Amino acid sequence: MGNAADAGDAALLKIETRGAVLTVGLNRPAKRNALNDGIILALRDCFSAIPDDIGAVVIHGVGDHFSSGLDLSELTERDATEGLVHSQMWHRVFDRIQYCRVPVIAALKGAVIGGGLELACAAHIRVAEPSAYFALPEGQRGIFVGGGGSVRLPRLIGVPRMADMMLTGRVYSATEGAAYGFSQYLTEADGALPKALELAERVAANAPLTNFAVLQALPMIAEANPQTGLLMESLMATVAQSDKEAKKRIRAFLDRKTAKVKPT
Ligand SMILES: COc1cc(/C=C/C(=O)SCCNC(=O)CCNC(=O)[C@H](O)C(C)(C)COP(=O)(O)OP(=O)(O)OC[C@H]2O[C@@H](n3cnc4c(N)ncnc43)[C@H](O)[C@@H]2OP(=O)(O)O)ccc1O
Repeated sequence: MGNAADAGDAALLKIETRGAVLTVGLNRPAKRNALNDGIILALRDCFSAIPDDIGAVVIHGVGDHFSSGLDLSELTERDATEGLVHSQMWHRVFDRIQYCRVPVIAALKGAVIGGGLELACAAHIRVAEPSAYFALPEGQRGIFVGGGGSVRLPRLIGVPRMADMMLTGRVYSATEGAAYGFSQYLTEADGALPKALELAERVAANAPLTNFAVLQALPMIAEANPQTGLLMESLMATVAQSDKEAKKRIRAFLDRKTAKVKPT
């Protein structure tokens, strides 16, 4: 990969602000949004500088696909040492997405393949439309996942299904992706981006401390032993409910100034 100090190619992302929501479009449609060094470094730059007034991010693909994965043309000359550096750079960039200050929602359509699937795994919510399909063709290419997929994806779909994807390279449909716990939402045709934006507006309106707790504490609590997890939960709950934002929101409900919980 280019030097880690290199700047990413900003043109490879289409970044827009819609109120409190930042939309980040992978912008190499002619190459089906294949992830080259320029786009990975641009993602790093983008997720290193989320403006303070942004409350959620939607990541999507410009054109008909989310991403066709690693740009294979960059792999042909790479030796093992370069491969290790490259994979660890991807890990750092995808970690930056997973540990982002605000929720990240992936809107998925068309190809969600290899490294593109690994990128989607780093988001907190995945919304897919019927055109989306998921595959890990690394086996067919003689390689192994290198963008954190072997850590994140089995936690979503389980090791046996992950092993099936990696060994067979079979294409999983959008319906399967939702049924197996990869995507939390399955929309109608062309519905992924609108639904992702709707969800982003909704989560951006949460108290910042609630989102912080869900993004930073929940994954650790869920993986901790039960005693540690319960202690962490109590501490997080105490901090959140002591915050003036929580007091304000609870008062608003008790004074009937805010909406009731109702089915959508
Ligand atoms: C970081 O460390 C790592 C990372 C990884 C990650 C590994 C992977 O991601 S493996 C998966 C690699 N991806 C693929 O094998 C998919 C290949 N693409 C396709 O199968 C198809 O292009 C398609 C996505 C199904 C779309 O088909 P279609 O709409 O018909 O478009 P095409 O005509 O095929 O393509 C148009 C154009 O785009 C080029 N292109 C598409 N995908 C890629 C790609 N992944 N890399 C490079 N280029 C791509 C295609 O060649 C065409 O180019 P033209 O110049 O001919 O127009 C592993 C290990 C690590 O350490």
